[in-house]
Amino acid sequence: MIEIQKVVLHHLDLIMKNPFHTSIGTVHKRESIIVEMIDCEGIVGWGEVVAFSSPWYTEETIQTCLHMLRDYYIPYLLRTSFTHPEDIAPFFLQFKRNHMAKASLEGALWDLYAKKEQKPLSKVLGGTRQEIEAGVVVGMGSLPSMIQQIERFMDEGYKRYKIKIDPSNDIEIVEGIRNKYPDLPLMADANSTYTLGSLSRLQELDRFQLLMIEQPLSADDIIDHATLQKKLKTPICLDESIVTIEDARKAIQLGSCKIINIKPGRVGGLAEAKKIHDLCLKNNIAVWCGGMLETGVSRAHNIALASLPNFVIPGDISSSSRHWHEDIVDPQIEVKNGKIQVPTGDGIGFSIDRKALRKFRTTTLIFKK
Ligand SMILES: O=C(O)CCC(=O)C1=CC=C[C@@H](O)[C@@H]1C(=O)O
Ligand SMILES: [Mg+2]
Repeated sequence: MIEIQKVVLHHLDLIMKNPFHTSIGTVHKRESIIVEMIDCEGIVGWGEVVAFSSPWYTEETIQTCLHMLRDYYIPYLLRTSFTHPEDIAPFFLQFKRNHMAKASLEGALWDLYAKKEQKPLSKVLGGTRQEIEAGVVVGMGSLPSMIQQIERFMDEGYKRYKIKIDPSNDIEIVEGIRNKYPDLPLMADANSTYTLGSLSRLQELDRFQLLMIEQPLSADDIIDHATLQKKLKTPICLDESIVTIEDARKAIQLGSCKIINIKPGRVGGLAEAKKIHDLCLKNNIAVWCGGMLETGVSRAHNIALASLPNFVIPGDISSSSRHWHEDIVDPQIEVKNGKIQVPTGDGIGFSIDRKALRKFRTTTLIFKK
């Protein structure tokens, strides 16, 4: 039985190694909330709020998550006992969305549970891989600067390269990269910057053999993506459109995509992420694990999740050094020959570097039974 004694929220301010430009926002400083969950036996589970400081990716922010954690979720957690992390799902159902706040607590509960079971998180999730292939996101910029980044990442052996595109910055960039590296495993994330009106432009991208185009149309759309997929050779991958397993079911039924990017934060936690993985496996829809410019705590959860059998495409699970001069996990997450070893230690399999946690921390909130 898991009885939570104490929850500590560590509010961090991290400086990105390079500002992360996307078509819908630029992240220079990365706020984060690290959830430290301690049970009555002193076992500690770790989770992370992956929401950004402003609502440019989804409707959640660090502040909305703080509100939900402090005013709704943690008080319940401290007066309830759990036999399994999935026991928290019925409680969460009474609150609409706020998935990243839910996922931060549910993730810490999974880590704590796995530690109590003395098993790696990957194993308790049903993982089958001892190592996962790593993909990387190339920062937006001039073609020469993007080529330079790609060549640096090729030296690290990354297995998949993701660029950001929008209607003002797509064909030239993709063509330039393709001319230099015709066989590079390349994909593009549009972050909803196209409409069905951009059909001919999107069809022009078909000639570049992209692995996929991620979220071309609006974040709450499934129907227009189905219309678009019928007219594109390039597989559509959905990210922001898939918030629940019901969204995934509808997208599969309508043929809105051929690939799904699963992010535990976006879908409300690891249990929902696993359900979406299983549904996609049954329907021959490949999945990969997306990133949220997070610290190694959330990356560690993603590594465990990506060890499940249908994560057949390298995800945005790059090394700690991709975004950070110093990460808060020990050891740092390392990509070697394009792969990451799935930890065999209990839980997330990484320790927390408490010195680094203190260094980046701005405030600490403590909640006790
Ligand atoms: O975490 C990483 O290394 C990549 C993250 C990443 O590409 C994204 C995070 C959040 C919003 C977007 O910009 C993009 C995505 O949509 O996948
Ligand atoms: Mg995306």
